[in-house]
Amino acid sequence: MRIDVVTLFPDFIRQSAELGVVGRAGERGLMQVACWNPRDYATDNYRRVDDRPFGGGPGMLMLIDPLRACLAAARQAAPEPAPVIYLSPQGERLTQRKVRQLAALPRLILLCGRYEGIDERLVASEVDEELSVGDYVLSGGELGAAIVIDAVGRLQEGALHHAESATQDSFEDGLLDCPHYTRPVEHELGTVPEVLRSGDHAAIARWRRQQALGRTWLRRPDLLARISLSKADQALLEAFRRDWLA
Ligand SMILES: c1cc(-c2cnc[nH]2)ccn1
Repeated sequence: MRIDVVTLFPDFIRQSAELGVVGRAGERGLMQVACWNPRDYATDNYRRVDDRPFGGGPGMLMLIDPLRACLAAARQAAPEPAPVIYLSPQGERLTQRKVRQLAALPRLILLCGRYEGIDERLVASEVDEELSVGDYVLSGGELGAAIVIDAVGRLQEGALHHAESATQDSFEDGLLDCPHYTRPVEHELGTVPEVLRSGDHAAIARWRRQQALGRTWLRRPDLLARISLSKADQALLEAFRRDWLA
């Protein structure tokens, strides 16, 4: 997969893409991240990329032409077609389902705004979709882009040491993750649940599924409402609820 990022802060994106799983995906040729700076496409003497908003109001907006030229250069850098995704609070909320859809594409172009945003004519003409990473305002789209790069990068085939860990992550099956434990077995903070040390893999899988169902019920009932539970899941959750409410 190739991701081209239009950003005034390429170093930030490059550094975040060199870390951990995404860095490994890059080293293994599973994912390529390239940055394009609109300032390199500003044609005036001051290399301007922003200007004041018509109608007044605080802050500055990003100009059309440097972004448009920058996007054209990014597009031409590789043959594959790519959706232009603008990271913005006005966008569709990013979910693991959306991450899986994006991870299956050959290429993405991520557009990071700064200041108060981007001239709407550029958005209308060049942007295929807007994505929000949460209902809050950031200083720019770069943190959102880094989140998309990380979430999509770890789903690239071969990026993770143990393929299972991608499928067992939180949200992969619409549920929160179960709790995890490692050594020591006994600690002043508590003891590792017996079932995890039993060697009974079926019982362990059941316990983990029940914990994921129970946690989702307790912490994110909105997620639970979106999925249909099997009879076995319903029984596990009922038992969890009974224990919890006892
Ligand atoms: C994506 C982008 C943003 C954002 C971009 N510029 C200011 N905030 C906020 C949430 N998700």
